[in-house]
Amino acid sequence: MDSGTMSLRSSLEEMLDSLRRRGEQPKDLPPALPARPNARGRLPSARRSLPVDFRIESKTPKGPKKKGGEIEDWILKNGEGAIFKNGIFGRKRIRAENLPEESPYFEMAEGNRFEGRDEKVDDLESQTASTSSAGRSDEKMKNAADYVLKKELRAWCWLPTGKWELGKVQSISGNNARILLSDAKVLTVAVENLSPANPVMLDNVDDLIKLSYLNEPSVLHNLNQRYSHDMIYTKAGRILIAFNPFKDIPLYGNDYMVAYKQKTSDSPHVYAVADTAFSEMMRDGTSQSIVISGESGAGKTETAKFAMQYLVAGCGGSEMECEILQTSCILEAFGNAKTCRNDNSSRFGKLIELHFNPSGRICGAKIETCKLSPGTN
Ligand SMILES: Nc1ncnc2c1ncn2[C@@H]1O[C@H](COP(=O)(O)OP(=O)(O)OP(=O)(O)O)[C@@H](O)[C@H]1O
Repeated sequence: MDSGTMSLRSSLEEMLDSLRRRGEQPKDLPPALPARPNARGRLPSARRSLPVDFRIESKTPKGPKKKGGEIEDWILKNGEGAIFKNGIFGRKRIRAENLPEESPYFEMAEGNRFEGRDEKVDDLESQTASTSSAGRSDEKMKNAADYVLKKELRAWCWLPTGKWELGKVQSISGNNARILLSDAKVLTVAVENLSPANPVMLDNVDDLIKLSYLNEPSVLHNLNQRYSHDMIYTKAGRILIAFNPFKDIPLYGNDYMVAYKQKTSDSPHVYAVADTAFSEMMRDGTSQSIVISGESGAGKTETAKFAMQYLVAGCGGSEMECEILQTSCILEAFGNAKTCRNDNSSRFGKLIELHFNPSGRICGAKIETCKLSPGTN
């Protein structure tokens, strides 16, 4: 999560933009998704610059008037000028050549795209010369500051203690932001140590792709919240994230299997993964794979057993199907050992094949084992 200044600045920029756009939508709609380079279809049509300075006294950028690339460099170095002319509610913005890769999109003014460097600089200079436009910018900057304060923008702060802490943005000045933490402390942190936080309405979402901001603290926060409520399964698109609860949780058994079979439950669950694999096998007539991975003690063996239970139960639970389930006891008796991470650690890898006939009944199984590579925990 070591991000450069520009990268985090860009994230905050997205946060501000998202909140700004949320303010324009009906209140019960979720906030707009941030720009994601790989999902062009979901990109907003325009992005807004980050207000790195909310000072509103000055009317024009201080410093020498320069030409061409020098001006752009000067503006990028001196946030004041850039903000003053290109604040989040301004019409035209500078295209920064060194914007981070995660934000390959440059700003489009309404009906006016900045295609060339000279055009941009000219535009900036003409704006600088205009006192009336400066007055408007003054007002816009004040609105921007008011907006951030009024909306109580939430952000994750990377603290020197090595922890992420959730806080509300009080103000942003230059490269620093004042953040109000939950314990009422106010911290001044560098903007590069901030990551945008998701709105409260996205707490506990069962699929990580529903999060507006998929940064590390947001993902960890969501998983932690779910885990603390015994919701050990979370989706990340088609991937299922499973946490080991280290206790019995009433999430398994016949009633749950029936619910997933009849599709009356769509909560993330290993049964749902097994059900999807079975349904797609029957629909397409092709083999399906479920890959279960994780560190030692993560719960892979148990998860594999739950998946097999589901598949076997769906076939009626004949004698052969029960025998397949019981193989794991024999394998564990010979191949498991107590380690510092897991009292019942499988000291071998497993490839389990279940064979189904065209009517969806289990007609055979094959289990291959392999040695763990040296040094495996
Ligand atoms: N879903 C679960 N519900 C309750 N307990 C669980 C669950 N998953 C795992 N556990 C507990 O955690 C222990 C370790 O899980 P498991 O043996 O499946 O881990 P593993 O990832 O296969 O580890 P290794 O790679 O060392 O074999 C289990 O013996 C069980 O006590």
